[in-house]
Amino acid sequence: MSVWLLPENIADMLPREARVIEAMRSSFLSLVTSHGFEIVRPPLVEYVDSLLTGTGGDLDLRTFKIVDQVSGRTMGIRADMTPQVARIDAHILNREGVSRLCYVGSVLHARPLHPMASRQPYVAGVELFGSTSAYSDKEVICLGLEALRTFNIQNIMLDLGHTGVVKAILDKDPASGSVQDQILFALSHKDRTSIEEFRGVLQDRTVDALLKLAVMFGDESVLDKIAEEFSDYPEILPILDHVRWLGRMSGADGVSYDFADVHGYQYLTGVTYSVNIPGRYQAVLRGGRYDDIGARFGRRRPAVGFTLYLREIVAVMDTRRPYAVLAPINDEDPLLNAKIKELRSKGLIVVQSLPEDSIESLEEAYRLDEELLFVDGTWTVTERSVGRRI
Ligand SMILES: N[C@@H](Cc1c[nH]c[nH+]1)C(=O)O
Repeated sequence: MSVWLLPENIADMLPREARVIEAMRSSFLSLVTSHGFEIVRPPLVEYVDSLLTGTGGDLDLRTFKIVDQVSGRTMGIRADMTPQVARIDAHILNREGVSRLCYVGSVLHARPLHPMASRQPYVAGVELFGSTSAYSDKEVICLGLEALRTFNIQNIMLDLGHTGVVKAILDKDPASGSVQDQILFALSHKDRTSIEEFRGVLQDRTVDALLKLAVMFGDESVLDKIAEEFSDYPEILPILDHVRWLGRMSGADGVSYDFADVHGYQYLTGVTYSVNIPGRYQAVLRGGRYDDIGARFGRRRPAVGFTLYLREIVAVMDTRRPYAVLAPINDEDPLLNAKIKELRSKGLIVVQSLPEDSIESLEEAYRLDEELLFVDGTWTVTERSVGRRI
């Protein structure tokens, strides 16, 4: 095996991807900081005790574990930044009231989210702590969609759900506690056969409700059908009203509701949402409300946030080579150097060609349609005659 081969689902970020990711990182940060979100940079590794406390078994399985040679304790490489940011809010900043935090960085997955997905996603997200208001859900969802629009993603279809619907059904059945994870798994895969197998363990009414819920998804009209079909679970009604309102306020081009598939990690406790785009297997945006994550640390803070998977988004973006102007090198020519400086300050890429440069290699990186020529006593950007030697 070649020594330079990389592990499965791990890949270099080559110039085109890295360039676009960097542009996305900075436009994301300028958008969310303009909404009052402060940047934090949690560490790559932490003791698993703090990294995974309050999260579900799914995140545990996805986390790479290593032994810390200094303390002998087990550390985890972050698979998700949300719990880290929640730790910062609850125990480091320790603020009263609302705090708005944002982040960008790499996470590492022991198992990919999808067979085709990278095991080193590059993520960007926001987390809003300290508010249970419906407006905080709305603020975060709208901001997530606005971020996608700044990346030129058109026709955004939002998937909305809420963990409270399944919870209302399961809470009424004392036997559900021990099989909850299996039920959630079967539900999210719309696996009616596996749900049916719980008959006998769970009450018939619970199994019937779950079977019904598994096939009830779609546009806003499904909310009325659920309200009708689940009339013996009245606690569902305010949840349906809340997600209906969120769907309408979100500004998405289309909204689909599904309460069987909670779109994200198991720590979510309220509204859940995700955005998928055609041609990608994994959601490009995932998020929701997770009010309980800090409870086991002794500080429960209401929380809501979203995470964008930037490498998934780059895959559908226009990554064409940028324009660049070709220029000669001449240290003795102040006019030339002043002109180059001026062009660069306007945001243009100016490449000064070295003797070893080859036009073919340069053109792999840039669209070199123009060059800087000395015409009538001034350095002028001129159309480059194709094939001209440097
Ligand atoms: N970090 C979660 C999404 C999320 C952010 N905040 C709440 N949930 C994920 O990657 O799926």
